Amino acid sequence: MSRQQNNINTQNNNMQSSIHTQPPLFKQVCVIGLGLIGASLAQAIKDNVLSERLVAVDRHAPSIDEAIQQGLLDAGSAVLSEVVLGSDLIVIAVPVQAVDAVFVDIKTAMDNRQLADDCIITDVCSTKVNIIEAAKTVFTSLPTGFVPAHPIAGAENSGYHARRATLFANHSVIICELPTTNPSAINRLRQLWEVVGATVMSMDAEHHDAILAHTSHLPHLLAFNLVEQLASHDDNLDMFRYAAGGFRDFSRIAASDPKMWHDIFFANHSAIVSALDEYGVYLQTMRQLIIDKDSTALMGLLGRAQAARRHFGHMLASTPYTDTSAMSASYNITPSNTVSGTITIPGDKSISHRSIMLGSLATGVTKVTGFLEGEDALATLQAFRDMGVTIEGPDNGQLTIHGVGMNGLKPSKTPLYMGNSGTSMRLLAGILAAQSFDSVLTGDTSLNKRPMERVAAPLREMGAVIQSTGHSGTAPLSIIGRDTVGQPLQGMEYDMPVASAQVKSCLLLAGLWAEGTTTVLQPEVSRDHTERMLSAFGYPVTVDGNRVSVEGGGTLTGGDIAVPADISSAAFFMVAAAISQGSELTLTQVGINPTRTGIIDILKLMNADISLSNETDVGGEPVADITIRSSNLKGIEIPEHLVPLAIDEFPVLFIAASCAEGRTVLTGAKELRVKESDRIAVMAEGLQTLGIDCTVTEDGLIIEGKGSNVDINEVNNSQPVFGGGYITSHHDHRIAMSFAVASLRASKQITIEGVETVNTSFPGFAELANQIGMSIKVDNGAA
Ligand SMILES: O=C(O)C1=C[C@@H](OP(=O)(O)O)[C@@H](O)[C@H](O)C1
Ligand SMILES: C=C(OP(=O)(O)O)C(=O)O
Repeated sequence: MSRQQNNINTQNNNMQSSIHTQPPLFKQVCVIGLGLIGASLAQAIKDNVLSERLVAVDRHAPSIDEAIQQGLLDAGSAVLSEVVLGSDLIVIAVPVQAVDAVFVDIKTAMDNRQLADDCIITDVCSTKVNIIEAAKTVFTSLPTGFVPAHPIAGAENSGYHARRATLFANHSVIICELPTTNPSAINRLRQLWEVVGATVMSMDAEHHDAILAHTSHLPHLLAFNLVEQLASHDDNLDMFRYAAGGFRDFSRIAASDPKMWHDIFFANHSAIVSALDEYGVYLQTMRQLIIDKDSTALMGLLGRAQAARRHFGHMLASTPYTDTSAMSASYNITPSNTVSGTITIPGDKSISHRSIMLGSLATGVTKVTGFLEGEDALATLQAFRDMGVTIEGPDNGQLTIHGVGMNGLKPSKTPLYMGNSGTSMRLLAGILAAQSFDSVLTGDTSLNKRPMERVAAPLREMGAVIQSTGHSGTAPLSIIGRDTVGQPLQGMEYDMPVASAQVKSCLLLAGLWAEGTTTVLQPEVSRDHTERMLSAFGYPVTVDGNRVSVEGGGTLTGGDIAVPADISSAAFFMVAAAISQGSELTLTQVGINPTRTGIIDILKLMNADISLSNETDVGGEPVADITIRSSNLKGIEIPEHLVPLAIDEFPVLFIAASCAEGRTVLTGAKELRVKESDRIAVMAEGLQTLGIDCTVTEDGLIIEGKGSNVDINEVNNSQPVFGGGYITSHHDHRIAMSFAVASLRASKQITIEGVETVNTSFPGFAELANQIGMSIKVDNGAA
């Protein structure tokens, strides 16, 4: 053992402690096993200066030698007792079935005093129950520093050379908190994992093993099995030679370490066998569907699986339905002067949401065209799929919804994830409050901060049992089903404190199942798509000025819905044409429902040149082509009754106001503070960055316009009103798009950060903007 003797204390640790003001978390960390996980953790500890000394134990002497030579380790050995003393953290990173022997070595090397003396013993194994059992057998009583853990990270490459300090970044580490463990040991270990980039969560050992059996052990087993199956064919060479990408993807993990997986399969045998049995049942079902040529059922199964795969990915990441690699996307915009052309804007978001909801609850089939394939509407779509509704598409804006009737929804197996979408969450709260089953509604970080008591409180008055379980009247929403409550909702008359179409729609939708009449009184008119679509589906709605009522107990009949272009999305291009020199833009077949046309009214009051043509009615909603040309805008006091009719358009109206001559004053718009961001504060911040003088008030904004009264179309008179700069959108889609429009009157480049949420309402915005003459470069910020 002379080599190991030599290895002890042979290397000075080149610590970079000068860059850290805090002392390292540990005095000495001892990593047992320099495989991929052990070596990666050692490297991460070294790189992050988390320990004064780092030692390791591994039977493979060359790895120890190399690690010492490379300065990773201060010492190492094949014999644990030669290096472990003095460690305040021992990390066991050996195959599961070797852990017992390591426990014995630790017990032999360290006396009880050393073990009790602040030493944390942890592991990185993929099974937990057997590790805890092994520890109980070896140590008479479990050491207080024993913290079983499992970093859910790995790669098919194994061994010391495959190590990466970043292996754990953005991965989860599960810690099993035992009643015997000292809380400070848990905290210190948690800190270590967080510093190396992991997210730590607690779980009990049995639950951990059952979950991992399904999510990790079963897939590995299947991958090994499929490769074995193909390899045993006589024509296996051809099989592998012509193997398609699917085989490559599926079998990737079969390149993992066989010894490790052998141990795991035995260590977690009962959970794995039950996961495998369940898998067998599903496999048989699919086999039978193919034998029976049951196309509908097979499509249903494949569609559900495809959607669930996407959904769970986002749900786990708690992000909107954007590609998560694009989470730090930005726009780099070069100023341009003019826009022109004839374009089609994507479908209306509000109507798209409602088409899914009412189509699902109707009897018969509903065919939708022009559906907005933006993340918000897709969140609604996914929620109804989760509740058992078969929805084909979206395919180029087309959907076929196989309605399940008023009482046909089924409980979702998981919380319903609403992403970034307030409309989805609030309207669904009304529908779910009336269902027989319990539900949970959750959303992304932004949505989980928005007020939900505005719907929960009136729903409670109708007899709903609903709780906003977030910090302050916010989501997640927990809803108890009527089967448990024992009686249906009761109709009521509700005097709404805010003019919110979401609150109104939530209550009217709940009212469809309530006993008696549900009446909502709105302080101002708000968008009436719910009322219109209910009528189109044959459900009587009584509208008397600002009073809207439904009787419970009716039914909906499916039909065709043509979703018009979204006037809220069109607004960006309307302002773009209005503020820029020599512009003329036509936006085709935009919805001009009078409860949405506040943007047209306000721009006209500001002297904009807007005309409508080809006015028709599509499925109960009026539409028209909108043409807008550049004009000299002037500042105005925005009439308060127009606020709910242009509620989503104010961010871009603030851009118009900045280009107008004179002051624009907005009041009565407190609601803007509780959208995807505080749109008053965030817009003011951005405007000030770009050199606009504006004053934030409690319920609005005062903007000093920088336009002049000289014809905008005269050369030299289309002066820039904005400077350039760096804008943060606070991940609010409408803020991002509004500042993009500002580039038409900017003197320098504008960079807008956090634009990935544009996909919630306006997929393809940048491409369309570039098509009409703007110059937006999208940086997806993918790592
Ligand atoms: O009902 C709807 O589809 C919507 C209503 C509005 O919200 P409020 O009801 O909160 O005003 C609007 O801001 C939102 O984008 C869509
Ligand atoms: C406020 C908006 O949507 P929601 O409330 O559905 O998130 C919006 O699209 O501007």
